[in-house]
Amino acid sequence: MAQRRGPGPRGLSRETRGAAALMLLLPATMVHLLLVARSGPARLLGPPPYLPGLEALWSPRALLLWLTWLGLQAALYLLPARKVAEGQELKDKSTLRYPINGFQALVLTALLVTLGVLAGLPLEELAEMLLPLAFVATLTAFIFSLLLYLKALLAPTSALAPGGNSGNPIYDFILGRELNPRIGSFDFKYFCELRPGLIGWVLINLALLMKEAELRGSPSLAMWLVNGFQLLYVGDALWQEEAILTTMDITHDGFGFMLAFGDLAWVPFTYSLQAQFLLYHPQPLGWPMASVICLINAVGFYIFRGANTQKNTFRKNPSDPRVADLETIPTATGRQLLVSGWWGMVRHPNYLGDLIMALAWSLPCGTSHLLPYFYLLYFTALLVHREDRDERQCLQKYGLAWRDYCRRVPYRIVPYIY
Ligand SMILES: NC(=O)C1=CN([C@@H]2O[C@H](COP(=O)(O)OP(=O)(O)OC[C@H]3O[C@@H](n4cnc5c(N)ncnc54)[C@H](OP(=O)(O)O)[C@@H]3O)[C@@H](O)[C@H]2O)C=CC1
Ligand SMILES: CC(C)CCC[C@@H](C)[C@H]1CC=C2C3=C(CC[C@@]21C)[C@@]1(C)CC[C@H](O)C(C)(C)[C@@H]1CC3
Repeated sequence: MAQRRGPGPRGLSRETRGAAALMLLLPATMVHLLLVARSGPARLLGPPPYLPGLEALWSPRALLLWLTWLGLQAALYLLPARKVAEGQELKDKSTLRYPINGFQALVLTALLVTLGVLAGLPLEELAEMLLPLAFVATLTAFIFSLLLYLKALLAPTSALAPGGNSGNPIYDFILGRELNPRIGSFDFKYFCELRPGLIGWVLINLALLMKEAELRGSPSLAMWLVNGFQLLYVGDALWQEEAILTTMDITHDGFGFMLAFGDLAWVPFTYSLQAQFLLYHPQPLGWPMASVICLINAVGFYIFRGANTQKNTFRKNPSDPRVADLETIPTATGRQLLVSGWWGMVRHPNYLGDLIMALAWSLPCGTSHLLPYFYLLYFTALLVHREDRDERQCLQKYGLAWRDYCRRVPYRIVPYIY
């Protein structure tokens, strides 16, 4: 997501035009990927096999299903939580409280889906409904962000995201004005970031696995691996739910179209691309290669989880025995920066682990097509942009101490390469 800037002296700034173009380009890319994944040649860079008319995109059944799904996840969010966590301190020195019951929502959803399937619910039919479902999810994200924009017009300045009041309505609509839009204790950004999209992603994967079993008698090893790896990723995100409270999305970014579309449509319908590809393009995969891929995923997960846990533990309590021995750099803000352990290897070790996992999710799809590697390519671009944005913020926050950190840990994501 781009850095916020105000309008230029003559109408829309370059950034605004870029952001507005993204608003059209991203849903178009998602539809392209959905169409191409089920086409014979599956060419990422080729034209789509056909241009879908409104009758292929719009389905009242898909709308009903999608609204039921959102309603179910909202109801699970409102259930009593095992813990209520406090977020970071806000501009007005207050803190917000967040229910920690995401993993519980995943387990309850799994239970409900299992009961449904045992009672005859044709879950595999979802595989045929991805296009209209993605369309209604995009429509919902658009309407929802419009409502959020209007709501934010009434919010006090202290409730706005840094830069959420650029004065340019298009920019603010896309990147979001309010930092933590809520009704009562229901936090929309926190809810959307972890529930309907992430859990929806594993549900779509499961539906594709069941559809493959229906078509070919049993799911392929490649499909099992993709399902298993991505379930681990989502399960981990929900198990470690509290850690999201210190990510940029929650502490810094407004909740506008970009994040609403990303959370509700982009994640479930494009992150499931490998499973979609495998359904229509079965790939042979033997156990030796599968074991190597599992090892790559395990290494990625180990780095990703190790780095994220080390930073979260340190930020919560620097004298925690698990991190107390690590070398640090003091900063003028009173906070310290880790300069040994994972954060002494590269400046964004968690991104490195995430990227290694992204590779492991594509490898089961073989090397005959570029399409299943879309996630890896997109994700590399996203993380390089994110890392650049984060480093600018850290330089502003920590000044000389950040420069010292960059000198002592010269590589950003990949040791000795980048
Ligand atoms: N699957 C997906 O689509 C996506 C996944 N992700 C993943 O989400 C996770 C969170 O990412 P993100 O929010 O971008 O950023 P990080 O979790 O990496 O947080 C960055 C912040 O960490 C703190 N920090 C940086 N360096 C140090 C250090 N040396 N010592 C201590 N603290 C430090 C700084 O904040 P401060 O000092 O204020 O604490 C900095 O702003 C990552 O694992 C990423 O891979 C992200 C985007 C998309
Ligand atoms: C539509 C745009 C091109 C991009 C939108 C970006 C969003 C899809 C991502 C921004 C940050 C995200 C995070 C996760 C999912 C993707 C989005 C929403 C995350 C929840 C995935 C699981 C991880 O364990 C995490 C660390 C909790 C992630 C947090 C950031």
